[in-house]
Amino acid sequence: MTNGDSTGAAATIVARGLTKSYGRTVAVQNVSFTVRPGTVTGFLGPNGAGKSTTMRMIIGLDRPDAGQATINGKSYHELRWPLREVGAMLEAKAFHPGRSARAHLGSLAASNDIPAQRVDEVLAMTGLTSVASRRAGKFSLGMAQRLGIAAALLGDPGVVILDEPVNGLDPEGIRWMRGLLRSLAEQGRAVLISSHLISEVAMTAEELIVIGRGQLLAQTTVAELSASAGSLEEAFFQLTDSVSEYQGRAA
Ligand SMILES: Nc1ncnc2c1ncn2[C@@H]1O[C@H](COP(=O)(O)OP(=O)(O)OP(=O)(O)O)[C@@H](O)[C@H]1O
Repeated sequence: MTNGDSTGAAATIVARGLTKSYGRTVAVQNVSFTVRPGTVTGFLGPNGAGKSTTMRMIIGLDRPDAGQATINGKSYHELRWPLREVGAMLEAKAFHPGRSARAHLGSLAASNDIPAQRVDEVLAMTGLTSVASRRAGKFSLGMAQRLGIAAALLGDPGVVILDEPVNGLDPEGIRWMRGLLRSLAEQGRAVLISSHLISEVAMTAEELIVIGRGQLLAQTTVAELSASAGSLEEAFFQLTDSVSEYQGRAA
């Protein structure tokens, strides 16, 4: 990390009592956790557990009904240059389809006072240099995913939040993503990645936050969780069994 605001204080995400309902659906209920710098933290839960809603509240896309989320001690809306403190990818295809990858990143850089040369750096980091002039709307899901990551890293942020980052990637892409996540943490960043697959998260994360039906079930480590049952998968199922949205019925 080279720039400004996040280098002095350790970059962290802190959620305190986050709560959000949509109509009668309680999506997130009184969820508190901390994501520390220098770690990859896996945010795990079955479908519909509230992972995306929590992430949206952290980056100011949804307003909590109660509670608060802060990034480096401030709410998202208080950050002077948000992209330079927190990079997020919540939806892979969050760009104008008619624009090239370079133009998309260039306009994000310009509006966040980020030097234009950083665009080429993130294009190279994400392996998109050779397709940078192509219209992003023609990108495959894997390429769109890489463009989303490039945008998230544009401001060299101390905090990185990625919703289902390996979704849609081929095996080579998955391996690349694992390496990238590890190197981001090694550089001292706080990295939060969501998934509903414990096996995937265990490949990169050491810390785990587990939620189900909107409630925090555990903040633990991969090592602790796997020690609590015969296998990591078994431990995860035991934690989430009572809160899975779709439970198979025994015949
Ligand atoms: N905009 C919305 N309007 C109404 N209900 C919503 C909205 N967003 C989420 N929900 C509901 O809130 C609950 C939590 O959804 P959320 O998308 O946060 O879960 P998730 O853990 O990210 O799930 P998945 O792994 O399936 O993406 C679900 O019951 C969902 O249907």
